[in-house]
Amino acid sequence: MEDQLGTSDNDASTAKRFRRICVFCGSSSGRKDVFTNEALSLGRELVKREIDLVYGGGSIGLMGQVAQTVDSGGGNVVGVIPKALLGKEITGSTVGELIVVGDMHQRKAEMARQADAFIALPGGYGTLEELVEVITWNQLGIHLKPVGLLNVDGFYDTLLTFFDKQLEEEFFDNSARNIVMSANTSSELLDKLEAYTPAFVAGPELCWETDRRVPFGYNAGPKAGRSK
Ligand SMILES: C/C(=C\CNc1ncnc2c1ncn2[C@@H]1O[C@H](COP(=O)(O)O)[C@@H](O)[C@H]1O)CO
Repeated sequence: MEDQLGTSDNDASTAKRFRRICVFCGSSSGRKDVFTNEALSLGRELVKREIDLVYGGGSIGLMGQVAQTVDSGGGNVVGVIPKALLGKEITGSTVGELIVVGDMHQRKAEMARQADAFIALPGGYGTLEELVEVITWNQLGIHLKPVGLLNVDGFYDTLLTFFDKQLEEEFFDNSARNIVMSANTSSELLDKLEAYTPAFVAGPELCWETDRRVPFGYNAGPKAGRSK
């Protein structure tokens, strides 16, 4: 069953929780081999669990490594890239299906629509921007999908500490802090994401694509809303 935005209804009663996961990660590979190793490991884990990949469409950095691993393992890969970045983020051939969109916002909206959950590997400003945007979309009730940080070699320790500081200083509550999960390994993180239950009660929420007030994502009832 699909909701009004075409998002699959992956509720907890289905055998497989996630059909497709969106991975945000660096267009560079970073300084340490461990970043690449964990990108490859995530790709293998997605293949093992028969979860498809949606990502930014680039062939470079950790982005390219995750995509190539999923593709070579027989998984389905969808890349979403703005036309203006084709020359910058794709060198040589790409894998899977490539959707070319008009701008960055369309890219993020399309990736979010296609995915049942989000994972951020290490990366730069772009990765951080994409990550925080999907967290805030969940907070606003635009989607109900879990967000996970793959905390490779403590890469996200300081960001997680900052999120805790924001909670402590009461800029958001526990339900908002709990949107973001983290783990040191792909396997552990996927297990946590699969166990995630959004804290929702009745009440309308936002939709940024239309004037509808219905969030998209699994477990999304027509009157779902965030609890306090
Ligand atoms: C909405 C607009 C800009 C917001 N910035 C970005 N939005 C989406 N994706 C972005 C943005 N900036 C960079 N990226 C992509 O992130 C990927 C990883 O980048 P990193 O810096 O190496 O972590 C890469 O694909 C970037 O294209 C403008 O309207």
